Amino acid sequence: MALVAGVDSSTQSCKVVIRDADTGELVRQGRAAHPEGTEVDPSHWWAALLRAVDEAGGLDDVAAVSVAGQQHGMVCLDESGAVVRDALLWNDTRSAGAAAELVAELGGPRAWAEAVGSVPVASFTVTKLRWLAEHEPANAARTAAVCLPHDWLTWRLAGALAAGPRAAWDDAPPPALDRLTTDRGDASGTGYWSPATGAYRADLLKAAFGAVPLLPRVLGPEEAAYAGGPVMIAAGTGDNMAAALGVGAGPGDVVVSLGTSGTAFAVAGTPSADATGAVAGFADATGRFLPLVCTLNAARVLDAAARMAGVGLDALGELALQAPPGAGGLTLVPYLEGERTPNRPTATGSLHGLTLATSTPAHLARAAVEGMLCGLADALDALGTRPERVLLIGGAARSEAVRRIAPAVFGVPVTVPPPGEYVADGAAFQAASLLTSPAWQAADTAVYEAPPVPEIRERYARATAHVLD
Ligand SMILES: Nc1ncnc2c1ncn2[C@@H]1O[C@H](COP(=O)(O)OP(=O)(O)O)[C@@H](O)[C@H]1O
Ligand SMILES: O=C(CO)[C@@H](O)[C@H](O)COP(=O)(O)O
Repeated sequence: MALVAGVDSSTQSCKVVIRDADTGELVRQGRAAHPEGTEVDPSHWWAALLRAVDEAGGLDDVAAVSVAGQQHGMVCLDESGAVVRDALLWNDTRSAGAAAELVAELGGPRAWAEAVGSVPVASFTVTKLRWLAEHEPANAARTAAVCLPHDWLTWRLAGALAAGPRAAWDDAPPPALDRLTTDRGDASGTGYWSPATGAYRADLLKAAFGAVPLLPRVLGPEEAAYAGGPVMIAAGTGDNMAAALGVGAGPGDVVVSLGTSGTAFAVAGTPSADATGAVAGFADATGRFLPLVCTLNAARVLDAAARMAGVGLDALGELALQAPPGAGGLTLVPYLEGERTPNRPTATGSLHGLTLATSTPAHLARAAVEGMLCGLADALDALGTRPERVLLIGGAARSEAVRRIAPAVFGVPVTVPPPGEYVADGAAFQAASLLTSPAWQAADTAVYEAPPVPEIRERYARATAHVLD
């Protein structure tokens, strides 16, 4: 029995699953937390990956591994391979002004959508590089290579595996800079790689950053990043692309993921170019495309509401189900970290419709769940497809209240696979594909239905016009 490992290095934590390459059976798993914040020293990701791998029983008996990671994060390396500054993450909005500058300089949103499939907002790596050039010129000048979180971890892992046993991994030197690799999926979130042509747009990077640092080689879906040792390393990919693999998303499916970010995405056969900027025209991890809408505010909205109500997440869910659909008119606009879709980087959250009757923990809990889901309902609309199935995954999909309220807000039934680590599973599937033609059985799903309550979204749409920046 060959084993494979999948890693999900996402915003809040690192998760590792070890599965049977042929059957997909889960054999072992581990996880470790990441630090808070929107800028993070990548060494914390490496330390968390090692802790999660150790908790999962190590990689000694594993034949292939793949790393999926949070998209877009800017990891700058100097000539020696050292990290130049803390990585700026996808949810760091300081480059919103740089994004607006870049859009104007190229001639508007349509020019960007046509060039790279997406209109850059603060999340995109290219805007972070412009911010660096403007605000930290010494760090920009030291930057010899730029890569993404999954690229950096893949490269560190290659160095560790080359160093030998686990005891030698912690500080194992990484390979040379020119051994950095990425994949189509993650490259498509940089803003300087085109999913339509499959090539870097060095001209756009030069215009944004003033120079063209070394960029990772973009691997094809079934290419290995590192082979030759006892453990092969697959290309890896962005976390949403891995989730699509992990749930076995196919044509007709839309996946809604409720992690730190809220995302809605579909597998497509052709590249997309949405000049409104709502839909990012990403590539996927299979050679196809992954149009995706992303909000900055999902699972953490529930964390915040639980804090405000002074209860845990389970109790928050129970409270939410005690209040009536629509929360008696109480409406939460959950722009707690600013917002990306719509592009409101400096917005804050707001609570509307308070009355004596709705001033209860139960109404607050319901309004938090409904507000989070309204952002995703807008995302589903923006995708513009009529899905045959809406699959609900991510940390907040563990909440029974979320699963039961989602169909009322979305206006369609929602299909929920069992709670699991679908990003790590997708990475493990990619690793297995280096060894065999895996045909893992899809997990059993539960379908949640509820009568649509259109007033929830109508009130939410009115409320979003009245938030403070
Ligand atoms: N039972 C639950 N109810 C609601 N939210 C939950 C539950 N379990 C986990 N979460 C939330 O899920 C989030 C983490 O989800 P995850 O998909 O792992 O995030 P990420 O991939 O962005 O790191 C946390 O904010 C956590 O509070
Ligand atoms: O920026 C995006 C997608 O464009 C985010 O979806 C990140 O990829 C982070 O994902 P999570 O940590 O929320 O899974």
